[in-house]
Amino acid sequence: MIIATRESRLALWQAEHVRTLLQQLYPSCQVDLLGMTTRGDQILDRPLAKVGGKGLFVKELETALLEGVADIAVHSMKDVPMQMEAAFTLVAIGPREVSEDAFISNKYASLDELPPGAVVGTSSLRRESQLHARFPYLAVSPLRGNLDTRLRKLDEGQFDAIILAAAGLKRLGLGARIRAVLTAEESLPAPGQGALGIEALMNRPEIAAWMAPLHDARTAACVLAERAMARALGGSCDVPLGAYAKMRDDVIWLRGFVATPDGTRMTHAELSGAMAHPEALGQQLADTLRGAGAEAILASLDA
Ligand SMILES: NCc1[nH]cc(CCC(=O)O)c1CC(=O)O
Repeated sequence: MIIATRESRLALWQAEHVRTLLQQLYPSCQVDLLGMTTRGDQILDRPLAKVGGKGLFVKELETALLEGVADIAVHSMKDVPMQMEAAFTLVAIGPREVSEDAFISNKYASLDELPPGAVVGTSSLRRESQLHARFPYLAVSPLRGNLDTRLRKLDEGQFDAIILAAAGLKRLGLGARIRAVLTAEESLPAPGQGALGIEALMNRPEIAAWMAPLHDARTAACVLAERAMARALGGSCDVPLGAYAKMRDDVIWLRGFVATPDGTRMTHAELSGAMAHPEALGQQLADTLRGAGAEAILASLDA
């Protein structure tokens, strides 16, 4: 069994994690990692939304699957395009421990403490729009690169604070850098944030069977609902949107928003629905958002 992975420290941690789980499940099976660089890792001087979006982080890994040099690819679900090509499928979505964004700063303990004109680093339109909406007096400045690069740029003094996913920091043992975990009200996460996904070829059903023990049905229902909402709104990372679902009993509670990058227009909505039909719920929330103002926001983004 060969696992294709990107070579960032976080991607390698995640692939190693899956390897460890597989080795525990199937002790007689040899599991190896195949590290690869993607275009998303190489192009670091522009926001992702400007260079082709999330697909940039998965394409090379998918090619490895097609060519048979790897059997599965491990991804952060957040990096997987909403619309996957027909040859590929997600065979497992793992449990997510933390889905929230985190506030990181060497000078301030929370977003509320930042003074007017303070510079917050992020290249995510989702984070940018939410920051502008709540804190119109802050400046938002682009920040790309892997987690270590982003933290280094903060430490060099290029920013007063940065926003990162709490999950990535915790996985790399960098949880101590988190000054505050942002609630869903403060920063609604990206679809799939905090969850790992395992991708394989559709025409290798045996892989799905082997990966079944790594699948967490409750997390998967949440992530599928979040992704269905974003897909129905045509969003990947070129649209400022967030989607976050939680399970209570066997009911999915799904929240979403769509905004303009400057945060001056923002539409929020929330719905609940059966765990058995996550994608219908995501679609329904997208329709609700469109009716409540997102349609006009999306039209203004296209212009
Ligand atoms: N956008 C890149 C990316 N993809 C996944 C994570 C973090 C881990 C996760 O969400 O599972 C990050 C870093 C970040 O947004 O701070």
